[in-house]
Amino acid sequence: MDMQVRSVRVALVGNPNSGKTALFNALTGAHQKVANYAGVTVERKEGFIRNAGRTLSVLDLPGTYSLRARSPDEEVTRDAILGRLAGETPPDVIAAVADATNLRLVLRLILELKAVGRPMVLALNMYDIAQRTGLRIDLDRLEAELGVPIVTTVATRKRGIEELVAAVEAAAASAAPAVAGSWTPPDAEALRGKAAEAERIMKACVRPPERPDTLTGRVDSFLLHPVGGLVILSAVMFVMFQAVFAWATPAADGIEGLLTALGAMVAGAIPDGIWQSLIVDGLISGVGSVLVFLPQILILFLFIILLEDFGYMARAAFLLDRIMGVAGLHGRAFIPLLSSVACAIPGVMATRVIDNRRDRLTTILVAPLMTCSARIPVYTLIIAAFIPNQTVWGFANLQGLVMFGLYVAGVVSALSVAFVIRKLFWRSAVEPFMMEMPAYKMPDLKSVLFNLWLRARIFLERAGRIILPLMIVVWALSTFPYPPEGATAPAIEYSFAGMIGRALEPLFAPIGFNWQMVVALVPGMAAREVAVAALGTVYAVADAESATGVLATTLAAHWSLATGLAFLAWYIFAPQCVATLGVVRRETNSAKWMWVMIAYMFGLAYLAAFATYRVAVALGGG
Ligand SMILES: Nc1nc2c(ncn2[C@@H]2O[C@H](COP(=O)(O)OP(=O)(O)OP(=O)(O)O)[C@@H](O)[C@H]2O)c(=O)[nH]1
Ligand SMILES: [Mg+2]
Repeated sequence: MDMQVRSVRVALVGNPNSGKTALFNALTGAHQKVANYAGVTVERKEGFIRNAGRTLSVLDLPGTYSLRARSPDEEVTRDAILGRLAGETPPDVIAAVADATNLRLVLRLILELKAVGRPMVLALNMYDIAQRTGLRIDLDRLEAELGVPIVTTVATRKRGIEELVAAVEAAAASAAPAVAGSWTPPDAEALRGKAAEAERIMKACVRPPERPDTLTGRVDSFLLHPVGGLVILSAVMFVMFQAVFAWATPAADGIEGLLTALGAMVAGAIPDGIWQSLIVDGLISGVGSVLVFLPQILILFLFIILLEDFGYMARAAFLLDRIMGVAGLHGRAFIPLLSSVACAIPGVMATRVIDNRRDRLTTILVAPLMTCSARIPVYTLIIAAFIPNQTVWGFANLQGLVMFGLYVAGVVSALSVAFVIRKLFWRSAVEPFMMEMPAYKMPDLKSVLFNLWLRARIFLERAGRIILPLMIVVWALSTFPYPPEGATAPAIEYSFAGMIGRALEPLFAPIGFNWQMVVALVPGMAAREVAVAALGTVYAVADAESATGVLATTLAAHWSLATGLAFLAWYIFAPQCVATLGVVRRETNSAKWMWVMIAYMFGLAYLAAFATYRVAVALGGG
């Protein structure tokens, strides 16, 4: 038997926003999410490094200020360090990660970590910023005071990575095998002692820059101004949604043209019949009607990624804290709600940073009301069909304005539902906002582009994995059975889809939905944008003309304005995403809250669509 070399396990531990995940990515080549605010990582993630024939396992962990964990994400970190997670031993080496420009709080954490008794190394990260600002750290003295080897790193530039690996290997070699120690959480007394010790080390080893960097402070005096700050925030949002429409249109038109040409080509190449119908009506019309929204999604994410990296999002959280507090939301609910703008799944996961169980549950229940990116195809389609592309007030594009309004509607409904939950079910004091403001950082072009590419990949993968197979099903249901001899109505009305649509139609007639929409809503439970694809397929099967046309034009011809607006209202609320429901169930450990969410969201969706439809009809939009 050859010698089995046990792989070394190292855990990255440090304050939030100190660059642990950036280091993890640099070490392992992974692409975990990195952003310039606290609370990005909420799960443990493992990656591997091959180094001289050995494997090093690296754990990325949520940031924490103390091992006396309070919120679920901090518990993950504590349990990982202590080896309490099921089937895991403690890490062989703890790599403490410190933001070199912000050492005060991390020194106390390092003293706490030392008490755990594992071998340690310290990565002084963001060393580039420390040097640029003229911060002076006496590395030898710090090493001696802490009794821990120090490596300086710049995670985003991959500097100091090899040195860090070498230091970890050396620490592991000198260590006894991991045993679960008898760690007890430090009491307040012990923590005060450690804080005083940290303060002493800080004074002894760190000299602040002679000319401190005042840029962040100066910029903040504008961006965090109680009135001016909110004006700037609104302006940023306004520009963002204008851009989503203005910049995306040429690209979206291009994709649209390509797909139309492709459809015509395939229709010419394959003889009329079932295969032509499957490919042209089912796949190109169905999946294609979602693909055209890729440019919109990428532009929105470009804004979000830039704002996150720059460090603006934590400021937005600060500005909106008062409003969120009035709604009864915890200050730390901002980041989960912000994450939900991409997708409610990471949003629900991000609630782990909230320590109070009820505050966390409230945030989970309202997170899916935020406008996720899967709603973009639905919203954009209906806007393109029913809202004229015109300029209002001399400078604003009306379509962009309506999109902005839909996002605001998502935020307002999330705040309102949170308010009602707090008022009706659990009253308690609202926790004040507590998040360190990150220093502003210039976004790195390469990582911005890479993150954008990741977004595009997620979108395309969903189209391939979820939408494509579902469209084959929708196409089959809309095609079979064939109409009987001598039938007069369009063939699709005799199909299974026609039957399902007709059966459910009475339920949806009061809110102005026709049977084609009902047919689209059923597979649309899987994910919101599936409904758009399903509409594409259903209308393409029903009518050869629209198979090669633009879906928005088809809808404008078949639906009334009132119906279009009711559909938008429905989508602000409807919980049409099984994956989100699954995550809610997992994160709340109960099916109960998932059902509560399904019931209240469908209820609101129906009410909102009903009211919208009736008002629009009364105003002449029927
Ligand atoms: N200039 C500079 N920026 C860095 C460095 N390391 C990380 N960053 C940036 O710092 C921010 C935070 O990095 P993350 O890796 O997300 O921090 P984290 O410690 O994982 O944060 P949490 O998951 O919230 O605990 C990001 O904007 C990174 O791009 C560095 O060495 N130099
Ligand atoms: Mg992280």
